[in-house]
Amino acid sequence: MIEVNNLHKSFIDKKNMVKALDGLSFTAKNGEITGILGPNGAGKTTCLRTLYGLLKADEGSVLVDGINVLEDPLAVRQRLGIFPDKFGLYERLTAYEQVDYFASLHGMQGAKKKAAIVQIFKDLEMEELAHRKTVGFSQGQRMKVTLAQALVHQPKNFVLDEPTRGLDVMSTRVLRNHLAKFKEKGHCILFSSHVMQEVAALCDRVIIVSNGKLAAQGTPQELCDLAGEKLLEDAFVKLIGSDEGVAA
Ligand SMILES: Nc1ncnc2c1ncn2[C@@H]1O[C@H](COP(=O)(O)OP(=O)(O)OP(=O)(O)O)[C@@H](O)[C@H]1O
Repeated sequence: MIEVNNLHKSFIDKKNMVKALDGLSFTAKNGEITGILGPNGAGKTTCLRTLYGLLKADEGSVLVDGINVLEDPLAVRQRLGIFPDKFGLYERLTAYEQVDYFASLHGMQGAKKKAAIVQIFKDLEMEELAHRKTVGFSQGQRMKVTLAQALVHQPKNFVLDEPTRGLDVMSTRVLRNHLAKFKEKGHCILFSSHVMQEVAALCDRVIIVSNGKLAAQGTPQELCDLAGEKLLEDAFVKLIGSDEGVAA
């Protein structure tokens, strides 16, 4: 479970202050897929980076399975699988070596580590990629390696920043299927997107963020009811107050 409490974060950009997060609070529960939806610049990535411990909030806290990210960042990382907004691969390594490296960073070793790597390659149906260097991999193959490195340590929580960006239909389906399986196991999934259809298709709960604040939250049906709209897309636009920066 991931709990975000009253997060504030500002940046100084060319002497101007940009308020990226302005008191954002929400909870992403176990056994559910929670989507953070918001227009460009709403604060989604800043929120996720604060959650991984990459950024320090000016105010507020993030708890992962009850552990405060500032108090015990290593314990939080053990519990988090991270699929970042920009993923780079070490192209001189094979896919196996890349995943092995991340497993080692999480403190895995020996036979246990090897078994976990073999299992994740099997789960993601990517065994044939294992011993190829990742240079020249397609976007979908790169996505699979990134998923494998995020999940090899079997975290209970999985956080993804705009995961389907740049993926074709097949790769998007692979990713969605994997998220559904992860959810069935009772894990917590939190992902950000500004693609409404993706959020509508995947999420049990939706957190709508606008200007660094919570604009609304609920199931897709609850959000429609709240906005008095039949279509989720119309509800989103109404709740955000604009359709700027939101993709259909
Ligand atoms: N390192 C930084 N320095 C200055 N401003 C920043 C920095 N990171 C984020 N911001 C600003 O904070 C605000 C929120 O940005 P953020 O990337 O969190 O939004 P987002 O919802 O993820 O947007 P997008 O959908 O476009 O990725 C924006 O105004 C952005 O320009």
